Amino acid sequence: MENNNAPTHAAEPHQKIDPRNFDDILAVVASIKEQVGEETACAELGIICGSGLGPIGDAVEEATILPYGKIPGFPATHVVGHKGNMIFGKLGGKKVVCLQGRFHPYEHNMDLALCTLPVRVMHQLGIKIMIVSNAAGGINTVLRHGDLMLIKDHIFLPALAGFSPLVGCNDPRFGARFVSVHDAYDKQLRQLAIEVGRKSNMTLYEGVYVMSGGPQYESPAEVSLFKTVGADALGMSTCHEVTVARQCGIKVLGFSLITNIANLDCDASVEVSHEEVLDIAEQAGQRASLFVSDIIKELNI
Ligand SMILES: O=P(O)(O)O[C@@H]1C[C@H](O)[C@@H](CO)O1
Ligand code: HPA
Repeated sequence: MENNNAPTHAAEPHQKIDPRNFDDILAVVASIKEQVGEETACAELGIICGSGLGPIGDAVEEATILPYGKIPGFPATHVVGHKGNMIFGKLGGKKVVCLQGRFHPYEHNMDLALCTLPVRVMHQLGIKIMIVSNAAGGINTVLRHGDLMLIKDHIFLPALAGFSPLVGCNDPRFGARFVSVHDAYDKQLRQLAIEVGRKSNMTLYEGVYVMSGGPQYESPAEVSLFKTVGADALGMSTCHEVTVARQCGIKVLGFSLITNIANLDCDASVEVSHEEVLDIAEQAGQRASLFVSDIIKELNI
């Protein structure tokens, strides 16, 4: 999709931004360019680090860091493990913009347009490919703590109940009103990830990610429901970002880092906690981040 919308004015730091307003997005982009410089701000690859892939942000070379607090319209991130920085620089020879921290719908009253503002901003910064990651509970019994699952498709549960970032009037400059997500997770990018995984002895599962609204973890009966409908791992993010990326033509590669095993038995005393999620994410995140960096080196953008 062509991206030739030249921003006219920069938003003021505390200006109110409407994430559904295309001109407001351009004003946010102009503010970012004003702060870090036009050349630095332009990127070909966007990365959203979920819990676990934060080390990727730390590996960015020639990094320029812009805290979310300085970006008009960006709310604060409240979830531990999400630093709240937009990082510009180079990774694997590519110009990247990396989001160390995401906006979860449960933090922002299910305002999915607000939570996907960074994706629309990254699109205007020029990205063609987006890599997304999340921490997730494993449903498929082959999955173990610390495993990496390549996302091949998703079940965007909130959207099925009307909570989609695309709800509301649509400015055609964002993309089509009706968006096809049959190929949300790009097949060629998935094949590349599998090849790189083979070369680096990284066990990589391919599966379906289901997003629930959160922030409560799922009951055993809910896990059982998700298993029945074909989900392999479950979490509380990602699908809204991927949906908006597809609307504006960005190709997506997605990973779930399995931080816990979702419990199907209400008589078993298995308690999941965000501390456990962060603990496993920290243990496995470094290796997962190195693997994703290896994929980036091989990307043809
Ligand atoms: O941003 P992600 O999806 O990695 O964060 C996961 C989902 C919840 O926000 C939280 C639960 O522990 O971690
Ligand atoms: N459920 C929802 N979100 C999660 C989980 C989970 O089991 N693990 C990490 N994020």
